[in-house]
Amino acid sequence: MTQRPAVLITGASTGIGATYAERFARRGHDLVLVARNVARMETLASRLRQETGVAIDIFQADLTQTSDLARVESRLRDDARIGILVNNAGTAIGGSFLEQDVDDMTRLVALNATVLVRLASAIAPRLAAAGDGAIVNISSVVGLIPEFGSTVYGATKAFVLFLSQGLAHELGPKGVYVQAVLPAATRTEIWDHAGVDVNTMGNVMEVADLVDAALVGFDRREPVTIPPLHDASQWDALDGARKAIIGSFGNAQPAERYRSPV
Ligand SMILES: NC(=O)C1=CN([C@@H]2O[C@H](COP(=O)(O)OP(=O)(O)OC[C@H]3O[C@@H](n4cnc5c(N)ncnc54)[C@H](OP(=O)(O)O)[C@@H]3O)[C@@H](O)[C@H]2O)C=CC1
Ligand SMILES: CC(=O)[C@H](N)C(=O)O
Repeated sequence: MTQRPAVLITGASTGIGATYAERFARRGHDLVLVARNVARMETLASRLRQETGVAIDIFQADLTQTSDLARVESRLRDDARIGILVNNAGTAIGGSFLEQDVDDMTRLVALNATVLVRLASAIAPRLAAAGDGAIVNISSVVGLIPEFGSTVYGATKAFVLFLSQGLAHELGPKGVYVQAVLPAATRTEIWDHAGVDVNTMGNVMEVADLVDAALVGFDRREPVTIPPLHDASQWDALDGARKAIIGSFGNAQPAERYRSPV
């Protein structure tokens, strides 16, 4: 039997990351769980070890700390058993742009965007050389909705979508599958961090449903998986319109409408 690759999951102590851990363990993959809260990861790991028999390493790291992040990058570079990276760790902050503290925004961008780049960069050369493996990046439909009023969070998620599409373009031909997952509101603790009582919201997806759907997209090797979007042709139309505009940018002269003031 082919040995299944180990999966490194960031933000695996709770929520979407913990559910990915459960699902990959049940599929027979060994795991490396990364987050700050060791007690939670230990509880999850001991249950999953017992129920599934897979090997699970706990890797305590605050991904906003350079030295911790560097240790995770080294693990991804050096541990040839890891063939799948789930770039899931992320958070949200409450308030409007005018209310948010710029240092909080900076930390948000670091965790939700920069960390994903660094971890993908750590594992990608090894996967490309092997001609195999996968990188799953958790974005959000908020990255498509500037009108949502969650500007910096949404910008990080738009970044993650672009990053994933770009990486799929670059790494796909080398045998590396890259998936962007765009959940909408899902019942996890992130809403507490955003200062929102999730119980007051409608249309909230349960985390198990979200991850199971995301894994259907993963198994189909979809580049972009949007579990809450029922009419897939809407995404195809949006992405198709984006692709259609590309050929219209190559002009040395500004457009006629900008050639006279006002
Ligand atoms: N829930 C939702 O409605 C949606 C969520 N998403 C995205 O899904 C991803 C997972 O979120 P979700 O499960 O909802 O959120 P949770 O708040 O439930 O979980 C976040 C996870 O990230 C970890 N984490 C947070 N900060 C750090 C840090 N500095 N270093 C390391 N790990 C950290 C947390 O662990 P610990 O505290 O132990 O470090 C936890 O395991 C995020 O990227 C989020 O943006 C996207 C769309 C919708
Ligand atoms: C806090 C949020 O906005 C949520 N995680 C989302 O991405 O929908």
